[in-house]
Amino acid sequence: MSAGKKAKTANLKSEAADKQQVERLSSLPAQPQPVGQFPRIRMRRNRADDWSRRMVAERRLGPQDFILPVFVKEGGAKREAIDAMPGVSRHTIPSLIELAEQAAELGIPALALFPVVPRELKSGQAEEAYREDNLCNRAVAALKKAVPEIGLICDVALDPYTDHGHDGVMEDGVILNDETIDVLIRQALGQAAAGVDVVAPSDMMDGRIGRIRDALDAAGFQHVRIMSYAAKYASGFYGPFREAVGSKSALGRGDKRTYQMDPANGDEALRECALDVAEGADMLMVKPGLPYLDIVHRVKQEFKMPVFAYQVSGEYAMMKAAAANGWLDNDRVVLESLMCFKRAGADGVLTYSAIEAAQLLRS
Ligand SMILES: NCc1[nH]cc(CCC(=O)O)c1CC(=O)O
Ligand SMILES: [Mg+2]
Repeated sequence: MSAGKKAKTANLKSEAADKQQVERLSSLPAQPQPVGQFPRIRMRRNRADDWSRRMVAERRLGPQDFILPVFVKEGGAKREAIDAMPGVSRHTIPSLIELAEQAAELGIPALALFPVVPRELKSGQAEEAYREDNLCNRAVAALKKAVPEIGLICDVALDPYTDHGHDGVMEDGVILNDETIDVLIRQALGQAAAGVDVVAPSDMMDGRIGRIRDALDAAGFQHVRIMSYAAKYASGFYGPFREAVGSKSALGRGDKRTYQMDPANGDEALRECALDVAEGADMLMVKPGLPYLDIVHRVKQEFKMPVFAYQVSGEYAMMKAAAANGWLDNDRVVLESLMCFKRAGADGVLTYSAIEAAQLLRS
């Protein structure tokens, strides 16, 4: 027998032996499985060690997931604390630049800017919203110059500028839709001229995305992106923000339920988003955040485009108040809540915890 033939025979023999062994094993009676005990599949195996938890984690949180909302005021005292938002301040432009440098250094991609407008500049028609040299536009220009590597997002809405605190112009108690959009366009053009990267209409007027897009394009601002507050709910969770920008006392009677959404509605959020997508929004936002994660999830599933969520002032205040009482572990709930946004499908979160979260993730 040649060497080649021998080897072939040996192979055949061992294959037969393997087959026999398999048959023997599979004819053994199945091991008795005590019902409800000693499960063969143990989900805890993958959780047993830090390395293996990291290995199977479905997502990772990083500073690139955060957008930091900031408040800017006129000069005077360097910065002012906000009672209901411990750790958050109203900044002057110079102190805001320091904060922007810190955020950029931590890897946070963008700031969302909110001006605190002096009462005497507020009016029925919100003219201050589009004054070329207003606080918001000056802050944008200064930030762009000092920290060009961080993205800047500006709210487009009239509430900081109206004497009644509503997001639009009002007549006989009614917020006028189309007349408001005329003012929003001028506001957005002013922000674009100052150098803003993203305009974020947060007013909830119908049709404003398309009209703002057209106006930006006609004026040569094709590169300015639109992040639409597409599904924005009439929420009690905005309370501390209204204190921070001083639109709360101005709002006095009335609420925003004739333009912001009813918390009972989910399907309606998809219609709102579909309209804004059709009108040219580059990014969508859902607001508030944690109580509306179902909406975040549905919007991401439906539109497959960048979706952001806003963990609003009241959500921040709840966590900080409980932590201050020793009832919650601040660092854990901050990171856990932000991870939950990602799990729901958000591409990023506007959060007042952006700096602390980025620092926690670094350490
Ligand atoms: N259009 C204004 C605006 N833009 C962002 C917030 C709230 C943000 C927060 O609560 O953190 C609000 C308040 C409101 O609609 O009354
Ligand atoms: Mg809409």
